[in-house]
Amino acid sequence: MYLVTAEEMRMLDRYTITKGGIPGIILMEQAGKAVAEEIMARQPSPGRAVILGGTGHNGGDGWVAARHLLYRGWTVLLWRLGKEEKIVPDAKVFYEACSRHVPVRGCDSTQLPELERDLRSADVIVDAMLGTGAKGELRQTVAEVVTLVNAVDRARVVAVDLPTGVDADTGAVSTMAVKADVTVTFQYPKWGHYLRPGTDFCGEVIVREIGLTPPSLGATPVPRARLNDPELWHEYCVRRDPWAHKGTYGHLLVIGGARGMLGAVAMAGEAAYRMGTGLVTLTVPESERLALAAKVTQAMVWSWPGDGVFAAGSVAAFRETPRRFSALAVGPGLGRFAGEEAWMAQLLEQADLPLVLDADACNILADYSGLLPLVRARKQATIFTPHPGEMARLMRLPVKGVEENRPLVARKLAERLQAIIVLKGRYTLIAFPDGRCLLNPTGGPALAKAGSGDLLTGMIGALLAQGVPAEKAVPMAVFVHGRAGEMTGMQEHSVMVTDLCQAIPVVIDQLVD
Ligand SMILES: NC(=O)C1=CN([C@@H]2O[C@H](COP(=O)(O)OP(=O)(O)OC[C@H]3O[C@@H](n4cnc5c(N)ncnc54)[C@H](OP(=O)(O)O)[C@@H]3O)[C@@H](O)[C@H]2O)[C@H](O)CC1
Ligand SMILES: [K+]
Repeated sequence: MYLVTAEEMRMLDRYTITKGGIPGIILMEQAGKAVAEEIMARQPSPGRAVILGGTGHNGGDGWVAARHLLYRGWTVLLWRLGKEEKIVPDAKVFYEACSRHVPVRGCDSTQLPELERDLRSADVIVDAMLGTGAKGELRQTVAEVVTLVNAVDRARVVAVDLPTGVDADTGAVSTMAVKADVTVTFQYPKWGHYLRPGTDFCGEVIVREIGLTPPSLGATPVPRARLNDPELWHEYCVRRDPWAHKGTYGHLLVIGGARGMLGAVAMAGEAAYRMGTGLVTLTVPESERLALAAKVTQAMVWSWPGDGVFAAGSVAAFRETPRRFSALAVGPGLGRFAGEEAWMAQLLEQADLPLVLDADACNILADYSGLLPLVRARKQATIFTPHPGEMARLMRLPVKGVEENRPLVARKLAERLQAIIVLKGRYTLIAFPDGRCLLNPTGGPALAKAGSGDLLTGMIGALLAQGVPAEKAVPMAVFVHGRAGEMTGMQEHSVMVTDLCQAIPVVIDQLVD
């Protein structure tokens, strides 16, 4: 499913009307009817609904919803924000249809006490004040009405398309926003439904089709972003070949594990096996070899010179003792060490394999800009998996600057490095060098624990090692990782990363045909 900006939505709407031959009023009817249906699905017996309608098309959807509720026996109390003469033509049709049965009151500051009484008596409040056409800070009356709506406890608040006050593209809330229980949006979700703080105001987001011409039938623009959906990579969720042997499913090399951080490589290795890799080798500094060998059972251990951390030049082992790997993951518990710049440069030049860079591998690249051309020059896929702090270092921005502009910064870095960027977070973003972007809907608070990133690194590496192309491997691993987090359900407080690892097979089993 596409994820769109307000402008993309407007253009697809335009395309449907002008080239697809569907009058806008039909789209509005579908949108408003969907809102009414969602309300009635949650409250089947007729109740009392307050409809707050603006003068734009969002308001139009609200008047349509009001009409359908009215026909089904609901008591509807209609309030208009803005002057009647400003109502847009399509919305005017439904506004007038409603006014034939029920009076519509115009809301100005003098009427707020009366509106407040209506709101307090309502079962449902429909916020159809502003949608994708909102610009800048809320004007005073709208802001006052938002405050009143948010003070009501009893009613279910249903936002039409977006809660008033939430920016469709950035999720920004400039002054305040309606706190909705449900948001019914149309055709495609908007970025603002998934970006903070807007996402916290949406409640449950329901996406309803309204009959826009799809890009597959020529509608333009083709949105650049999508939700990460299994249909994008499902062809790689297949049963294993009965004649397979351990060499059939690739060999992943994981490099990391400085003293005190062996758990990170061990977890990445375990996750890689859980994701189906045939062989996993873990490489740690020589001083840590025995400790790691005692800790892991399945993975092979290979050590490079180093006491506590890798020694400068230790990466030479990679060329001097060639082994056949099919993918490389660098970073889990890697730490920082003397000679790291040259070490990383050598690795980037020599590792002609799909490569995942996580944790301190990202930090090393952030600190030595001279390494970046080596990343760009790579022939095989490069994947960075930064959390917002690592992303901030890579982009030389404060963390706030990253978090407030997640899609923008992820895309910029992907383009700059010609790499796939996995910007971790509640909704992890995957940005590709060509500007495409995926937002991952799975996940949850269980993943907010040390080790969860190591798991993801191992999972991505695992699929790369099996020969899954990077543009499929990354979204598949991110999705499965998130779903594994969801599967721990009510144990989100106490879940251990090993539990997440154990949930991987269950998730895979559900995905495999
Ligand atoms: N496929 C579609 O896109 C469909 C969308 N529908 C619905 O339409 C809205 C978008 O409608 P639009 O008319 O473009 O915009 P809005 O209704 O969201 O907002 C415009 C009105 O809001 C006023 N406004 C703007 N900014 C503010 C503000 N900061 N404070 C107060 N008021 C504001 C603006 O006033 P002006 O004086 O500037 O004109 C307008 O009155 C979309 O979200 C969907 O719900 C269709 O119905 C179905 C197809
Ligand atoms: K709205």
